[in-house]
Amino acid sequence: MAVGSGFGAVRGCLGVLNRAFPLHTARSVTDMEAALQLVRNVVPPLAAWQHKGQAGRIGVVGGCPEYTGAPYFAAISALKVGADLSHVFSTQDAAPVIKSYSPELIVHPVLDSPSAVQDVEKWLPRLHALVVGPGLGRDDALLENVKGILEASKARGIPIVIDADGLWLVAQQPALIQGYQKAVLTPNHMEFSRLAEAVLGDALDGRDRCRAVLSLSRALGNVTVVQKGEQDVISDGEQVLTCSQEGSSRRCGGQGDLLSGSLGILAHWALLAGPEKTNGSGPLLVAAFGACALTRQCARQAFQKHGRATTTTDMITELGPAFSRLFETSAGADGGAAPTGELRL
Ligand SMILES: NC(=O)C1=CN([C@@H]2O[C@H](COP(=O)(O)OP(=O)(O)OC[C@H]3O[C@@H](n4cnc5c(N)ncnc54)[C@H](O)[C@@H]3O)[C@@H](O)[C@H]2O)[C@@H](O)CC1
Ligand SMILES: Nc1ncnc2c1ncn2[C@@H]1O[C@H](COP(=O)(O)OP(=O)(O)OP(=O)(O)O)[C@@H](O)[C@H]1O
Ligand SMILES: [Mg+2]
Repeated sequence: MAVGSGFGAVRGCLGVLNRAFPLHTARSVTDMEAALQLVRNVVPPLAAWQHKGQAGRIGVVGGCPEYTGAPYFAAISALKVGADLSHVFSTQDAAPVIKSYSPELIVHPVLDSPSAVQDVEKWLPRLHALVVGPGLGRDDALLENVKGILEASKARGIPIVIDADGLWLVAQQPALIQGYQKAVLTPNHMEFSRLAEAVLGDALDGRDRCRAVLSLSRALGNVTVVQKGEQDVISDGEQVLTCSQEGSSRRCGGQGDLLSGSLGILAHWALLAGPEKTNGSGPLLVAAFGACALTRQCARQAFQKHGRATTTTDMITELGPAFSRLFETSAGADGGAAPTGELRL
């Protein structure tokens, strides 16, 4: 089936799987249920043989005096999706504030220290994925430290989700993640324009979003890009997915942080599961689709209860029920399911 009208025809993730992309070699995966099933395939079972940490240890790099909510939202979301441990690396001032929101987070007050890179680096062997940027701010000294953390994480092959002010840094220096295929960028409208301007010399405003996201991903050397919006558009430079799971019309701050934290743990699970579980689609593409669908489902459920008063905290309360609804089929919810070898350390 030709997509003569471009991806304008791709609505609601409903439709035909793997349609040929006419101008590029990319394919469009648009079947919602099929995409959700790929996510289910990578979710590890809950089983008695697992030890603490095995389901995932995530680090969030962010949190400064202005923004303490964003790193909290990201880190608690990773935990509530199923990570066992969630760390936050923030500035010294922000750390006690973030700790006060939750006893479940491990908060390191290191980001503005002269030894920030070494302080974070020593934790990297114990982390399965990093989420860089929520509530980071744009202070030059902090960003310089984050540059070093990114380099150290890349050298270890750690999956990195880059969001918010992490994307500000990448827009200044795209070479930081150029060609690093374990990176996922999660720009909102504004962040996408800045990145496209920096990388392609054109903000691509008003262009076909699927083509724009595909172009940015390719220009960055197949880094996965998630452009959030009325529909979320996701590409790894090979395929394009759109996610229009029903969400809500509330646009309160923090929803993107919920998405990036959820994506941190899903990215780890998807890479661990490998491409055989994702039917040939890129594991990070599938993880990103999962995080988008989950965020939107949380928004929908929270809005049904709270309407106009909905805030991100209400969405976080919905993470468990929304996850079950989308991803835990009767087979997946079976705690006694046989362990898969890949999940053992
Ligand atoms: N409670 C908190 O601590 C929160 C902190 N946040 C942090 O705040 C910092 C700045 O993040 P911003 O997202 O404001 O980034 P920017 O400073 O790049 O601002 C983005 C701007 O784009 C606008 N925008 C968004 N979608 C748009 C669209 N479709 N069309 C036109 N304009 C659009 C927004 O209103 C915002 O003013 C980051 O560190 C971020 O993580 C946010 O995550 C929100 C919650
Ligand atoms: N117009 C919209 N309709 C429905 N859902 C939307 C819309 N815009 C964004 N979303 C959803 O909201 C979530 C967050 O996207 P948003 O663009 O608000 O991120 P953000 O600006 O980075 O948020 P944050 O305030 O956390 O920084 C995503 O899951 C996205 O799908
Ligand atoms: Mg954001």
